[in-house]
Amino acid sequence: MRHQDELKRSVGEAAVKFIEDGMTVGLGTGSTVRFMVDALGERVKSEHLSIVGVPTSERTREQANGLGIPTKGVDEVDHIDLTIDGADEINRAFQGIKGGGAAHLWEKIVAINSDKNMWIVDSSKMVDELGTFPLPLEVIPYGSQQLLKRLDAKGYHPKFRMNGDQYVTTDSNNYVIDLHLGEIKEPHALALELDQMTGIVEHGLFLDLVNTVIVGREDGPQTIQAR
Ligand SMILES: O=C(CO)[C@H](O)[C@H](O)COP(=O)(O)O
Repeated sequence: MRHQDELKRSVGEAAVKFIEDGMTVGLGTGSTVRFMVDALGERVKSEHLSIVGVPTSERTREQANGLGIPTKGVDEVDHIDLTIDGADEINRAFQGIKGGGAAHLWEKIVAINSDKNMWIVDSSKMVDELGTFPLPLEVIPYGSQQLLKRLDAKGYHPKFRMNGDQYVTTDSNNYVIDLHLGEIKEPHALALELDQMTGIVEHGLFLDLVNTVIVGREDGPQTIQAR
């Protein structure tokens, strides 16, 4: 296993220790979360844990169900105790960029409906300033070429996310535009601006949402209380 994958596995295994019998747990998306869901599947099997998972993507739902973890949609539960998700970048104020896996719309819906949010990352995701990682936008296909032009005019260096010559589509059948910003000096101001642009369903800035971050480091997982 690659070294970075070892770190991802270590934080995935550390995170499932926070899950208690009877909980409703939001299950994020991505390669780090994959390790967490594997470890959760082990616990469900060996400890007969009674939990319900709320997946943030079809990929995660399929993995969880394959491991015997029961799942429900976000509208089928009355609350979510804890959501465990990955992130693409986290700055010193614990603001994050998500959406590298094109799942940030469902991830944000699950996150804002959760009592607590935990992010699990390898140490490469911890940054001084957000923006080196391209900022994902989930956009409605109708009018998206015009939206791209408007974003370009603002100097945001937008690019459709492609898979060969096909547009990448989300679980809600939308497109993804990535903004190549280089740096994001004022995340809240940018979030507000993007929230107000017609055609953008959701952006990947996750601000003031996370409570706990587990960082995979050489000497073991480090758990940080963000707020
Ligand atoms: O936001 C996400 C998916 O939309 C992921 O959580 C994020 O991209 C991190 O993924 P990985 O653990 O594979 O690095």
